[in-house]
Amino acid sequence: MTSASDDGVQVRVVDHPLTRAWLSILRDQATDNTAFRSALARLSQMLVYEAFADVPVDDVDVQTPVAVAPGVKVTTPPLFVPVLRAGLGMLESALSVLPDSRIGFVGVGRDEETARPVEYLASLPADLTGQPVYVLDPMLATGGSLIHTLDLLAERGATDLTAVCVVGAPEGVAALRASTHRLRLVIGAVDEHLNEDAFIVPGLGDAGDRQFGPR
Ligand SMILES: O=P(O)(O)OC[C@H]1O[C@H](OP(=O)(O)OP(=O)(O)O)[C@H](O)[C@@H]1O
Ligand SMILES: O=c1cc[nH]c(=O)[nH]1
Ligand SMILES: [Mg+2]
Repeated sequence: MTSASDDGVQVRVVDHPLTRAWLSILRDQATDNTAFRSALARLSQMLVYEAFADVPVDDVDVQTPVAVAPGVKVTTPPLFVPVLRAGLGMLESALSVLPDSRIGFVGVGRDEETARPVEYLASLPADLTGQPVYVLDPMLATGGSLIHTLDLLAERGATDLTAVCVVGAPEGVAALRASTHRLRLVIGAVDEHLNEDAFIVPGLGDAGDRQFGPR
């Protein structure tokens, strides 16, 4: 399902039996750290693949052992930006789909009292003019961390923005729509709501802790 709207946020929920099956493993509280990382990697590969469904390509001729075949290559390799920590678990999958990409890093952790993002790392190219950017973060809860990341990217001139997430809350999608950013959001599921601790319900818990342990 894809929804475009005047606010400039285009949401694509990737709903496929295999994405639902991997997401079910992520949601299961019995899934341990190792199995969680593995399932996140496999689901991320599918989501990233979908995120590139409309990527611009150039025509190229390819010499096969038999004849010349028409082929394509991606016009501008992307910059992937995993949002630490949890987004790190999506990076290898993204690179497996597009190995000649660039990588930037943003580190934000939510303040446990306020749920507001606290930045501890921004390692990004200074000029992102003309550079397609794909932000990787499994969770979109209040939207604060993603909007903070989009702010950093926009300050550097990025306008071609895509976020790839695993699970979101309607509140996070609404916050994106209320922001000034124009972007595509490719996501595995949009759940019911946030609870009083700003966790996604039913969600999958803390995606960072479930990969790496408590911070
Ligand atoms: O939409 P929001 O309300 O901002 O919440 C989403 C953020 O929360 C999680 O990170 P967290 O702060 O838990 O850091 P971690 O990845 O280091 O665990 C998640 O990976 C997002 O970055
Ligand atoms: O449900 C949530 C909300 C924020 N961050 C997470 O990892 N999970
Ligand atoms: Mg976390």
